Amino acid sequence: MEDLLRPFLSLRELTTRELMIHVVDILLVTFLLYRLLMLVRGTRAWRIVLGILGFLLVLYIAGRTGMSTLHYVLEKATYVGPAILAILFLPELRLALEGFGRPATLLPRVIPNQDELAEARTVEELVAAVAELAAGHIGTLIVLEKESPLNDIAANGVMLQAMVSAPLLGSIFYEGNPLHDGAVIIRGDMILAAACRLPLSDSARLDQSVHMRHRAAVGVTESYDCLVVVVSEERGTISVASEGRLQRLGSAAELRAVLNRELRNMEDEPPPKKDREPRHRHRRLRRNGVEVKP
Ligand SMILES: Nc1ncnc2c1ncn2[C@@H]1O[C@H](COP(=O)(O)OP(=O)(O)OP(=O)(O)O)[C@@H](O)[C@H]1O
Repeated sequence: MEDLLRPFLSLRELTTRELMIHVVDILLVTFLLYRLLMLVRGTRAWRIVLGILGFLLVLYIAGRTGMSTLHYVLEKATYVGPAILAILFLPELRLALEGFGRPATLLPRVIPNQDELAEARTVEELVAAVAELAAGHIGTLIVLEKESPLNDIAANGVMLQAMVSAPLLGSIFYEGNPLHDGAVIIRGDMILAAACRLPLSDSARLDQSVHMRHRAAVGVTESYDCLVVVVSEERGTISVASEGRLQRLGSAAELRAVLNRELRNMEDEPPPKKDREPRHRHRRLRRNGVEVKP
């Protein structure tokens, strides 16, 4: 018991200044770990983190139980570990370093800066485009990049690097456009690429009536941290996919709320009642856990 309490008892011997330094030290490490976890949450990197924890656990058990061969091999593997991790986490490391280069992104927002104004404009352009595409029953698939870069997916389509705008999105998905087949990838306020092929979901939770476009929307969110907006060609409905789940929205106003929440961490006013679908309908569609028919 005394052993357990010793570190705490030794705190009494510290001066106020030393104590403050320890507190700041702990807060900074906590903050860095939090940022790191937020960065990898919902991405493939999350699985790598779990893999590392599993590896460390086996290494520890091998050491404690005297399994010397296993312990020797695992210990040698730890020497090359940092290099392997740097390669595996390259995209996430780049994002983290970019974040540190822009300290404003780490602090709470008070006054909207240029980035926030651009985000707000992008949301409005997206909402306007999707509303129009849905009204015209034009099949649409828009992937909005979040924490994990979608370079490999963008690479299988046609690179555009154009500012997001409602007319441009409308013309991409217009049936006569050679780029209308496939998905558009959006990074920040740029349309990175169009006509991209997405991985299809084979989730058993999806209803049989969920077709390829919506399966592709769900599929990409199973492997990457992103948000997908889909318009059904057949029904003209708007849905969003996130973290392997599909949710049908009642209106473009609901889409605005979702985009503001997911991309800008902003809670919108709930849409006016007339814009919402009757509750019983949502309940029916959401049976068996979210999987809403698109
Ligand atoms: N893996 C994929 N990646 C990207 N886009 C895809 C993928 N699979 C299908 N699509 C897009 O979906 C279109 C066809 O989808 P689908 O067969 O579901 O049509 P639909 O029945 O009209 O669907 P919906 O009514 O849901 O729009 C394709 O033309 C293509 O643009």
